[in-house]
Amino acid sequence: MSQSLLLVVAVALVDQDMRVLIAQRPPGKTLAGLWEFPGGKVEPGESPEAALIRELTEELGITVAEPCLAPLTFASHAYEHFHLLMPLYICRRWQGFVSPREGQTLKWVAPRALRDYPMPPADEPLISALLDLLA
Ligand SMILES: Nc1nc2c([nH]c(=O)n2[C@H]2C[C@H](O)[C@@H](COP(=O)(O)OP(=O)(O)OP(=O)(O)O)O2)c(=O)[nH]1
Repeated sequence: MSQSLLLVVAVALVDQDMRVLIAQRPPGKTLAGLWEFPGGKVEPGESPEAALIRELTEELGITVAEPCLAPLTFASHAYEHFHLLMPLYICRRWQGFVSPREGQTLKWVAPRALRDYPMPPADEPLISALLDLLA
């Protein structure tokens, strides 16, 4: 069966202690309670980088310059109603202080501890790439 492709962009924000930021999906949303990388859907006409920069301002109140977004890996996962294609960027520099702008719970986590936080099934292979890079 063919499924529509959903393009979502996400980022591993890495702080000076090499910890990665994850956010807990709020109640009422799909995959509620699971931890995810900040990001969201790419809107029509938007580049992936512009979408991510927009989402980071909306969700976390930070400003990211496009050259500070480096492609790391991607997820390709068949959910029940769509196929998710999600590039994961890595970013170590931003302006402003990370704060939860949309009521979500945020956590800075050491890469080795990421597997202690339940994430959407699409994210599982991404953790290995992060561990290879950071751990
Ligand atoms: N931001 C983000 N989304 C993820 C990750 N893993 C994963 O499967 N997703 C999925 C969940 C959503 O279906 C979609 C992101 O949609 P979104 O966050 O922009 O929008 P939303 O919560 O309103 O989505 P929805 O309730 O309409 O499904 O990508 C991840 O690590 N980060």
